[in-house]
Amino acid sequence: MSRLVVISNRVALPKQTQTGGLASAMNAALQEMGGLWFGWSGNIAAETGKELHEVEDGHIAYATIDMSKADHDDYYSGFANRALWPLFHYRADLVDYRRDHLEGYLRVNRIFAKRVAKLLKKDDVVWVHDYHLIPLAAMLRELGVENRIGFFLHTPLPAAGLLITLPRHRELLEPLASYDLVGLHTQRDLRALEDYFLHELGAAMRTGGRIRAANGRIFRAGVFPISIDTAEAVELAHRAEDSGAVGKLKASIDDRALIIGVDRLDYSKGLPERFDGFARLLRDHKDLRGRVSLLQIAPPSRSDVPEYRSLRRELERSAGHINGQYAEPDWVPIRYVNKSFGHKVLAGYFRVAKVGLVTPLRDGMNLVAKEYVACQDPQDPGVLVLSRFAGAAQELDAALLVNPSDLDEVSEALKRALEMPLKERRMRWQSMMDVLERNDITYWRNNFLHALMEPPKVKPEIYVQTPMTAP
Ligand SMILES: O=P(O)(O)OC[C@H]1O[C@H](O[C@H]2O[C@H](CO)[C@@H](O)[C@H](O)[C@H]2O)[C@H](O)[C@@H](O)[C@@H]1O
Ligand SMILES: O=c1ccn([C@@H]2O[C@H](COP(=O)(O)OP(=O)(O)O)[C@@H](O)[C@H]2O)c(=O)[nH]1
Repeated sequence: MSRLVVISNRVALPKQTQTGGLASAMNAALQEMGGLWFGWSGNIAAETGKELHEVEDGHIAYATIDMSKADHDDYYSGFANRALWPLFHYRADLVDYRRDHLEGYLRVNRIFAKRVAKLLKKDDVVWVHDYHLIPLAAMLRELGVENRIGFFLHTPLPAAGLLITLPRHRELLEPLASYDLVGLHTQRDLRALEDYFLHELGAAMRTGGRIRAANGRIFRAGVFPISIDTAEAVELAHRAEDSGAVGKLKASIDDRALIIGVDRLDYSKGLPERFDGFARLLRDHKDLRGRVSLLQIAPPSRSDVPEYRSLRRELERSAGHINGQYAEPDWVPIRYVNKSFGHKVLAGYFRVAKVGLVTPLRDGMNLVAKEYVACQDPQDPGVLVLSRFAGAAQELDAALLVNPSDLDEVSEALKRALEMPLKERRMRWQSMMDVLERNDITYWRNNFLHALMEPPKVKPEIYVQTPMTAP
């Protein structure tokens, strides 16, 4: 059997608490099957990629490299998180494109390629992840790597009209054709990719069979909605019922209802709007004051990027303002916590909460929405209030779907969730749980890898007609 080699910027090294969906998901995906996971160590050093840190844990081997401060600033905090991240989340207003950031991005990708190429064996199947590493396959091909290489984009992909606003977008996106398979979370993302390739890059699309382009570069793209280790989440939540952390939380909320939100502190997650939506609920329903609290867990993320720092200040102000307006000596409306928790504790918190409030303005998938559902007590499940603009809304359509910018809609959905009869809660929960039991992380991984290894004969293919520019 071939070895799986996963390459991503973020790696969930053993015994580290990770607060990101990619790390959670790939950790779960590799646990059962094993393989090699290559990426950034999370550490800054004098030079990027000088040393290879190798660790083994069970049947997963980890190989990571440190990054220099300058490379980290240009590649990660710069081009990846100040140009691509906002653009891919439809925030063209926040895009801060700089040529030196792009150069740094390409430089780090080249270092990744050189390091990985040396580790690869002939039959390895390579799976590259996310917007940090778009040009990696093209660079590996230049180094003579002929293995099957797949790519998965964990963020949304915006419409072509937005993609073309990025300077040198062709140079960045055309190399996607060097992958054998590109995976996206939703049909909307796939349509955006097809549209961009067909109308901006002059590619042509065919159905059925394998088609070779004149330049020999062919790739396929498909929808593979990522998921969670559903069975493990169920088990964790069940066991957490008697844990100390959950006991403390329960005692502190007494007989009040708890609404929970868990997100990295990121502007894509719609946190200011969420606080305002909750405040609208309190404004419009006096009877709920003192009877419901919002617990918002928001570990800081990407703090080197100015927008993330200003978001933090904004949320501190907003939580303070709302609490000042509505709090009583024995009740605080918003419990705002800026630290991260392990999956065990979160599973218990999700089970205690009557409502899961997941309202990103845009999100590739949002695993928290799926985790909240999986962690519910089947006899007395809570209700998920979910943004229409999270990839998860495509599958979890039995949630109460909202537009996160419509504060009245969010407030009404919260009221409805808090008052929902048991029968309706069970029906909605079961319908979502059926999805999560069918499409769990193992299904997602196998589905993608199967498609990567054995290209289906009847799926649409995109092939690029124009010659590619080397990045
Ligand atoms: O690595 P960081 O910069 O700390 O950020 C954490 C991760 O954030 C993003 O996660 C995405 O992947 C999830 C799983 O597919 C998905 O559910 C979510 O909607 C996305 O936002 C990012 O794409 C990852 O690369 C980061 O590691
Ligand atoms: O304190 C925290 C906050 C979040 N998470 C995990 O981080 C992931 C977040 O993934 P999601 O897809 O919701 O969003 P992302 O952060 O990747 O954009 C989920 O598995 C969460 O359980 C965690 O382990 N501890």
